[in-house]
Amino acid sequence: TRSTRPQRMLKAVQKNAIRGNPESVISAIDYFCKHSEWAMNVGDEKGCILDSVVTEVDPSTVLELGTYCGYSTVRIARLLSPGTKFITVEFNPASAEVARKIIAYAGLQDKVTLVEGASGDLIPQIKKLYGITTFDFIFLDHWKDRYLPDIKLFEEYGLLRKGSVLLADNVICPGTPEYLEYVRNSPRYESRYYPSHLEYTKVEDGLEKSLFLG
Ligand SMILES: O=C(NCCCCc1cc2cnccc2s1)c1cc(-c2ccc(F)cc2)cc(O)c1O
Ligand SMILES: [Mg+2]
Repeated sequence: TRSTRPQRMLKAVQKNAIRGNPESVISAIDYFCKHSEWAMNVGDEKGCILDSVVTEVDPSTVLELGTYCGYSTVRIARLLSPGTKFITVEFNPASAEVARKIIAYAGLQDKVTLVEGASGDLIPQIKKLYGITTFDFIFLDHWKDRYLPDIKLFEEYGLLRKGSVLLADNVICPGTPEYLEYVRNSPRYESRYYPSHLEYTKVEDGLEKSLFLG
């Protein structure tokens, strides 16, 4: 049967990247998406903003919702200090399978715990399952209508601490209006918008960074 886009992306990584070299894996995926097939990775432009926020926070605990093929997972994991706990969650088993291979090709498999499941089911169990108390950094890149209910779950289950940073992809395209309204109007968050573009296009998009104030 016909291969899937994630499988073709994996082939491009295996063909064009150097095993154990995260930068070459990132470049190979960006090249594939610019010259062969668009795919919903955070991309190079928003990826640089992601890099700068991760570097600034230098987190000890990280959660990513929306692994997809592992592009942002590799971008984040390559910047983390040794001993950082990094959990990434993917709903689609086929995507998760490709992501495991791309993360391993980059040599970062020991830095990442990839979990398959839906955020709403997983968030209430994270403390028990993974021995996490709070997350220093959370990257939201999953179902856009889950950003708001899930940030409320983070609050409800005590997964945020004073100073936790949440970074949300796609707040313009496809858009997360209810989430934006919440973090921009809640006295418990300090939010800032980073204008950019939808990955590999000229369409307006951006990232919203929100600092939890406790
Ligand atoms: O849907 C997007 N990402 C989410 C995939 C949902 C899978 C998961 C659900 C789930 C639930 N719980 C835990 C983990 C997970 S992973 C997405 C879409 C576009 C896009 C697509 C077409 C278009 F014309 C313009 C933009 C761009 C993006 O950057 C995206 O991120
Ligand atoms: Mg996205």
